[in-house]
Amino acid sequence: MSTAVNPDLLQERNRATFDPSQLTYFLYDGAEKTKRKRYIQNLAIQELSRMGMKQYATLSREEQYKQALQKHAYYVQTQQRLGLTDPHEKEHLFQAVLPCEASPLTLHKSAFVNTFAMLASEEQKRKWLPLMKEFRMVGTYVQTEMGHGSFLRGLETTATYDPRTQEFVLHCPTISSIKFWPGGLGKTSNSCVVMAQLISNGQKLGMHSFLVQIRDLDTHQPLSGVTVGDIGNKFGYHGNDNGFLKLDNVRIPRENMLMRHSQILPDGTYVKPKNDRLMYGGMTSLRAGIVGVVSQRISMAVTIAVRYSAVRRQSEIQPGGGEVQVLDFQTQQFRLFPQIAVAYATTIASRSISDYYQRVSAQIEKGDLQELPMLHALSAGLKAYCGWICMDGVEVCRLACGGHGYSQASGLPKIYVDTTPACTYEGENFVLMLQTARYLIKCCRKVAEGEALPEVMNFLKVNPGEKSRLDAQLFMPQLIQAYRHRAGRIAQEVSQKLQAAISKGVNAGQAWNSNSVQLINAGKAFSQLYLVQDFAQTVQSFGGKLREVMEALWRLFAVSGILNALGDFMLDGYISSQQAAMLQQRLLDLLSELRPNAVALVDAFDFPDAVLDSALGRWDGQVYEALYDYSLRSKLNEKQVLDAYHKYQRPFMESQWKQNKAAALTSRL
Ligand SMILES: CCCCCCCCCCCCCCCCCCCCCC(=O)SCCNC(=O)CCNC(=O)[C@H](O)C(C)(C)COP(=O)(O)OP(=O)(O)OC[C@H]1O[C@@H](n2cnc3c(N)ncnc32)[C@H](O)[C@@H]1OP(=O)(O)O
Ligand SMILES: Cc1cc2nc3c(=O)[nH]c(=O)nc-3n(C[C@H](O)[C@H](O)[C@H](O)COP(=O)(O)OP(=O)(O)OC[C@H]3O[C@@H](n4cnc5c(N)ncnc54)[C@H](O)[C@@H]3O)c2cc1C
Repeated sequence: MSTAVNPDLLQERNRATFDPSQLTYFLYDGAEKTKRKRYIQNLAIQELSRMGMKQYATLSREEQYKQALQKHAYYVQTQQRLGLTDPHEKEHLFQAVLPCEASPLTLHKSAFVNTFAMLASEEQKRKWLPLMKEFRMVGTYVQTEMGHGSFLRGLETTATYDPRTQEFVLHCPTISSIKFWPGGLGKTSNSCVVMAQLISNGQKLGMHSFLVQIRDLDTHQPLSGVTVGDIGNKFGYHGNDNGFLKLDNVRIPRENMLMRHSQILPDGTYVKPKNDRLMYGGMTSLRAGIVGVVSQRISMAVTIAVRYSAVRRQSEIQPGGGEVQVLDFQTQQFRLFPQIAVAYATTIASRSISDYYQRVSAQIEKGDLQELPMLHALSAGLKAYCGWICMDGVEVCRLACGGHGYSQASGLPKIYVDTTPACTYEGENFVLMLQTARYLIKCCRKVAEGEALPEVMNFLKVNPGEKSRLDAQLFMPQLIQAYRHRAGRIAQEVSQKLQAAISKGVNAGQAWNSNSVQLINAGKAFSQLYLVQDFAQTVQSFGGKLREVMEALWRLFAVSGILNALGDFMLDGYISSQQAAMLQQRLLDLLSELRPNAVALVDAFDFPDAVLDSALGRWDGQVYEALYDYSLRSKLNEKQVLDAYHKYQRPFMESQWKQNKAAALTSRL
C-alpha cells in the first residue's frame, strides 16, 4: 500500500487556520500528557499486532468473545506492567486495546467492583476487595430481570432472611424474575452483585444488594441452585456474554448483604439507610461515565466521515469544472459539521459531569446528601440526551459515507452497534429523562413558592412575554438566553398543566402520564441548555485563532440546535419569523466559515488508525487501497469456487434449465 498521504487531505491540513495540536493538548491536558497518551497507545497497538490480533469485523461471535478476553487480559497486565494509576492513562490504553469492542470483563471493574466498594461496609471491603482486585472473584452487576428493567421496585427476585441459620435465601420465583442481560454474566463471571427484594421477619423492605458467588472459583462450574448462561446473539456487543441467571433457593451468609447504608442484624432487625436511593449509586456513576463513552464514539465516527469526505471526489459543482471533494457540497457540510460540534460539546460535558460526580461523591462520603437529587437529575438527563445525539450523529456519519459507509471496513457499523445500547442500558433514555423532568417540576414548584433554587436552575424564573434580542452577530449571551428561556418556558408550562390537572381531581400518576411527552421535552431542553452553556464557557478559555474557530463551532451547535427545535423557540413568540430566517442563513454562513478547518478539527481528536479501525478514516487517506485490501481478505474469497456452488447453486441452475427445456417442449407440442 502507498505510504504517501492523499493530496486532498494534505491540502486540507495545510489550509487550516489554527494549529490542531493546541486543541489536542486541550483534550488531553497538555503536551506532556498527549505525548504520554501516544506512547501508551502506540505501544499497545504494536504489541497487539505482534500478538496476531485479528480485525474485529472478520471474526465470528465466538472468536470475538475469545479475542476480547485475550485483549482484556493484555489490558490489565499492561496497566500493571506500566504502573498506570492515572484513570485517563488507563482509558487511553483501553481505547487502544478494545476500540468499540465489547469485552466480557468490562463490568468487572466499572460495575461490580465499583458498586461493591460503594455499597459495602469497611469490614466487607477489607475481606472481599483484595479478591476482586486480583481477579480471584470475577464479577458483574446483576439487576435487570426478564420482566423488569426500568421499574426497579417491580423486581421479583427475593432475598429472604433466615435468622435460624443467619443466611439469606435468594430465589427467582417466576420466569419473569430470571435475571437477564448483565454483561459478562453468561460464561465469564464467578460472582456478582445481585439486586433483590429484601424480606425479613415477613416484611418486604425493598431492593437491596447482595454479593453472590455463582460458579466454583476453581472449576468454574455453576454452584448448586444456580442456572446461568449466555442470552444469545444480539444487535451488537458480540464480544460480551450478556447472560441469564436463575437462583433457586440459593443460601448466602448474612454478611453477604452489602451493609454500608442499611443492615440486617442477626435477629432479623432491619436498620434503614439514610436515603433509600444511595442504593442506586452505582447506576449514577455509570450514567456519568457513559457521557464520556458516547462522546468518544461520535468523535470517532465524525473523524472517519470528514476525512473520507475530503478524499472522496464525485460529481461536479460547475459543469466541466472537474469532480469535487464531496466535502464541498453544502449538504455534506450540513450533515457533518454539526456532528463535529456535537463531538466537542459532549466531550466537554462529559468532563464537567465527571468532575461534578466526583465532587458530590466526596460530599456524600461525608454524609452530606444535599446535592444528590441534582446529581441524579443531571447525570440521568445528560446520559439520555448525549446518548441520543451521539447515536443519531454516528448514523448520520455512516449515511454520509454513501455505499462504503455500509461496509464493516468503514468501521462505522461497529461504532454504531456499540453506541446505540447506551440509549437503553443503565436506564432506558425516556425513563431517565422523566427522572430529570421530575426534578425540574419540583424546582418549578419552588419558584412558585418563592423558595431559593440552586444557581444553575435559575433559568426556571421565566419572564413571560420576553422577546429574543438575537441578531445576525449571534452574540453568545443572546444565544444562551434563547436556550434558557425555552427550557424555562417548557418546564413552567408543563408544571402548570400538571397543577391544573391535579386541582381538577385527576390523580397525580394520570396527570404525569398525560403530560409525559412535554415532560421529556422539558428534560431535553434542560440538558441541551447545559451543553450549550458548558461548551460556551470552555470556548471562552481559548485564545487566538483557536478561539475564533471554536466560537464558530459553538455557534453552529447553538444555531442548529435552535433550528432543529424551532417550534419550541417560536411557540410563545420569543423568536420571530424574521429571526428564524436570519438563523437559517447564518447556519449556512457558519458551514462555509468552518469548511477550511473541518479536517483539522477532527484530526485534533488524535485517534490512531488502529483505534478508528476504518478503511475510510485513515490518517493518510489511502481509502481505496484499504477497501480493496479488506475485500481481498473476505473469507468468501479463500476459495475461488465455493462448496456452496456445487451443493446449491449449480443444482438450482440446472433445475431451471431443465424446467425451461420442458416448457419449450410443451409449447412446441
Ligand atoms: C465518570 C464518573 C465517575 C467514574 C466512576 C467510575 C465508573 C466508570 C465509568 C466508565 C464508564 C464505562 C462504561 C462502560 C459501558 C457500560 C456497560 C453497560 C452497563 C449496563 C449496566 C446496566 O444496564 S445495569 C441496570 C441499569 N438499570 C437501570 O438503570 C434501571 C433504571 N431505573 C431506575 O433507576 C429506577 O427504577 C428509577 C427509574 C430511577 C425509578 O426509581 P424509583 O421507582 O425507586 O424512584 P421514583 O421515581 O419513585 O423516585 C423516588 C425518588 O428517588 C430519586 N432517585 C431515583 N433514582 C435516584 C438515583 N440514582 N440517585 C438519587 N436519587 C434517585 C428520585 O429522584 C425520587 O426523588 P424524590 O422523591 O425526591 O423526587
Ligand atoms: C447491551 C446491554 C447491556 C446491559 N447490561 C446490563 C447489566 O450489566 N446489568 C443489568 O442489570 N442490566 C443490563 N442491561 C439491561 C438494561 O439496564 C435494561 O434493559 C434497561 O434498564 C431498560 O429496561 P427494560 O429492558 O426493562 O426496558 P422497558 O422498561 O421494558 O422499556 C420498554 C419501553 O417502555 C418504556 N417505559 C418503561 N417504563 C416507562 C415509564 N415509567 N414511563 C414511560 N415509558 C416507560 C421505555 O421508555 C421503553 O420505550 C443491559 C441491556 C443492554 C441492551
